[in-house]
Amino acid sequence: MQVLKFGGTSIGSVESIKQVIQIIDNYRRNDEAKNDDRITVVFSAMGGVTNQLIEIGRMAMSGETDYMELVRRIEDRHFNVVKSLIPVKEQSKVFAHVRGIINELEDLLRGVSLIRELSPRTHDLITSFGERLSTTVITECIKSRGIPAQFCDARQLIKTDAQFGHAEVNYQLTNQLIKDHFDKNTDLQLVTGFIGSTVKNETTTLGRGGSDYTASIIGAALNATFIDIWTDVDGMMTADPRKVPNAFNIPTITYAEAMELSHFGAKVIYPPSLQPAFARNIPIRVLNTFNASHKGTTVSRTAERRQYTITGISSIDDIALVNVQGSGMIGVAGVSAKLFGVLAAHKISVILISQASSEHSICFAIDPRGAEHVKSILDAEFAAEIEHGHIDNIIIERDLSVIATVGEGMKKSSGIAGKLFSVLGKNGVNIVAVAQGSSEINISVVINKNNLSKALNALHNIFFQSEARVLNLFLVGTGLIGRTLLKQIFDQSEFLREEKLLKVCVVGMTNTKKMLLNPKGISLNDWRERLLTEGVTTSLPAFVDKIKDYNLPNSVFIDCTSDKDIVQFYESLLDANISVVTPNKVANSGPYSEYRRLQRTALNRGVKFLYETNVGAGLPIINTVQGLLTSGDRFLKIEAILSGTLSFIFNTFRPGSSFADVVREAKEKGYTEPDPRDDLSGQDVARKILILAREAGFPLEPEDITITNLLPDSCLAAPTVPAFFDELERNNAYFEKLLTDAEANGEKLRFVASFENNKASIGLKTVGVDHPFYQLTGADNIVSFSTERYKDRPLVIKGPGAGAEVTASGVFADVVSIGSYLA
Ligand SMILES: NC(=O)c1ccc[n+]([C@@H]2O[C@H](COP(=O)([O-])OP(=O)(O)OC[C@H]3O[C@@H](n4cnc5c(N)ncnc54)[C@H](O)[C@@H]3O)[C@@H](O)[C@H]2O)c1
Ligand SMILES: N[C@@H](CCO)C(=O)O
Ligand code: NA
Repeated sequence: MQVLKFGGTSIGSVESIKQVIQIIDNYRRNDEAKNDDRITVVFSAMGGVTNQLIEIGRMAMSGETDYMELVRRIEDRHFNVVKSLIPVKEQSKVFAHVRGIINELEDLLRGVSLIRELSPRTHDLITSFGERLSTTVITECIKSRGIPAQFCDARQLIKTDAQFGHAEVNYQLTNQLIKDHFDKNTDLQLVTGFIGSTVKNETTTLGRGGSDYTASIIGAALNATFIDIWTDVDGMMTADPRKVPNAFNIPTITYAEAMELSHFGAKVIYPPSLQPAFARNIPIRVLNTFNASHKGTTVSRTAERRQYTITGISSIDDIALVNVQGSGMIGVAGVSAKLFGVLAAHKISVILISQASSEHSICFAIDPRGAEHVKSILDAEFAAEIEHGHIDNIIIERDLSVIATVGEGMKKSSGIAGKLFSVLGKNGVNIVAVAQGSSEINISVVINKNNLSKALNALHNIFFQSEARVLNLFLVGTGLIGRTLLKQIFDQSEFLREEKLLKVCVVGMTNTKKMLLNPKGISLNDWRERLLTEGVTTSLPAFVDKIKDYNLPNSVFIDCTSDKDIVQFYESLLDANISVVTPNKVANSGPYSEYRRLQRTALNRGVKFLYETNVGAGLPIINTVQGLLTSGDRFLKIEAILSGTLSFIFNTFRPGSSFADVVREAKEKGYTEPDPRDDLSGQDVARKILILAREAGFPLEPEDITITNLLPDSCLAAPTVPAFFDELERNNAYFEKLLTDAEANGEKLRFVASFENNKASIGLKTVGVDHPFYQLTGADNIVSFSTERYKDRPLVIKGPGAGAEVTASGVFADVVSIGSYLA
């Protein structure tokens, strides 16, 4: 025997009922072919009807007469199925049948309306009409197709006590009645779900998950090979797909896991109602009526070997935490008995309990709607203890959620809790309370509700590793570096996803005019048009607010501007557990205290502040310095050429040519700062040597750097960039003289930065042929580090130190390294 059950959505419309009949027919054909198994089918009420019946009952009781209108609607829905799915000549008989059932309901409602009383018993009788109507109509549809089928009223089979609303089944009697019935009746049995009756034949209902329960009871009594629960989703998923878009189907799951997951809000099945089937080890398949070829989820005693240590993540979105604490609880037996005793007496369900071994406090989670009530109960119960100071005031915390990670694979497997807490920590999710059952298949954490989505997604991303980890990027500045970075991300995204399991998602971008945000990721092949057409008016505070509002896991803020104002946002971003990556040197070259504060904030928050491209663009200079310092090396001297622009200029400028043109060329090649005066004035180099010295462990301030200026004052004073170029033209002779003087001595011009004995200086120098900087070409940078370990021969890093591609790739590498860190 196989037992099938179709829920309310599966039989919610004519179209879906057609689909259901098709599915039933497929089973029959398969069974006939195999010639072995029978099937029986349990139905819920048509979607929404049970709730309507409850409302109708309430209206009748309170004397509202328009309940008849709702009864008509229910009747019409069933008539409509008959009209659509049964041949015309057979319809009148079925109409009469349905009418008869509706008449019975109307009589009952008239009674309720007259005496203005609705007992639980009558309530159950009223709600029983939903299943009785749906099953009657579907039975007729199936019979009209020539299939020998029989309507089966479960009230004849399932015998219960008289707890109306959630009746207890008398299994001994019920099992016997079911066996007898199925022995005698060999036609296809179509059974009303949800309802039963007492020995006095009063109608009862089976409570939550009622029709699943019916299927489970019948399946267990007949020792079914399978129970198939047909619903409107592809089985159980690793998480609620409305909250975690990456959630996916779980092919097999154990009863215990299903129980734990469903307790936490996964509404697909309600495992307690499947208990009779569990007890007999009957596998339950959860299948989708609207996607019938999908394999769904099989729930059974053992699950197949899995790829992942956890099976699913689930949550209760809104809970309150009650905290009972006080010195009078330490070592005192009976406090928790008293506490939970009084809660039980008031029928208060406790979702989670946690007590630290100090015994100083017990906290437990409850439905927030009952929080005030619980507080008043406990205040009364512990009045004496509170008065004597043995117990502090009872505190309720609200706006919390519980997340449960569930899986048999967690049993006796270490590192899972570590991973869980670490990923939540790195994402700035504070953990308010924790509970792990000794079954070890559920670790539950209580967190603030506003972090729920972020936490669920971050956990899902880390535990279901074959899925790529997601980095959510927010980019400010779509100039040369910003747009080159976007292009590189676009070109590389497939490789990263396939080979590095990293999904780099640009969620937000802004220039000075417009911002564009899309939590699912902005498509990078046409971002420019989208920013232009779909972008909205922007400002830095508004953009930063959006980032914080989204509260996405693994968020990274990328500043590709040279803006001075933007850096004031870094700290609050880091503080909100958002990593910051930037080629912008402003933040690291201001007061030392600010530089330190950013470093500290990132460290404390467990996020990253990365700026490899602050010095030498993509050349691995900052990382090298950090590596040497952390491994215990000491810096003795740094000597460097740190301006790609100035390198290029002094390698390109020839006597007789225009110096201004060479600077223009450097700008066109993307080497210069947005304002090239920053390069020529030495400002850019000053920032870089300052940053290098700081990275090397020396707390330098900007004013500690001696700058020997290269530019004539008139150039520096030029009010605009074009005016600056004009001034350069006028001063051509000055630059030519610098060059010819050097060349007369067989030397070259080099703008050199050096740091030694706590002092940094920068300025134009001439270097002879035997100087290591003499051979530098193009826009190359060179840095030479003399350290305790690299004393005799310095460590030298050399290569292109400016330009769009190399800089963007350095920024990109920083971003990707955050992906690895978060893994
Ligand atoms: N070009 C290089 O070789 C190189 C190398 C290393 C570091 N950098 C650094 O990279 C950064 C960007 O350089 P670039 O060459 O791309 O300059 P760019 O002028 O081409 O781009 C900067 C962009 O940022 C925008 N912007 C400025 N303030 C903004 C704000 N508040 N909000 C939004 N957008 C804003 C500007 O409109 C411009 O489009 C600079 O800090 C520079 O020092 C550049
Ligand atoms: N303008 C800078 C870019 C690298 O920071 C340079 O010329 O070196
Ligand atoms: Na670098």
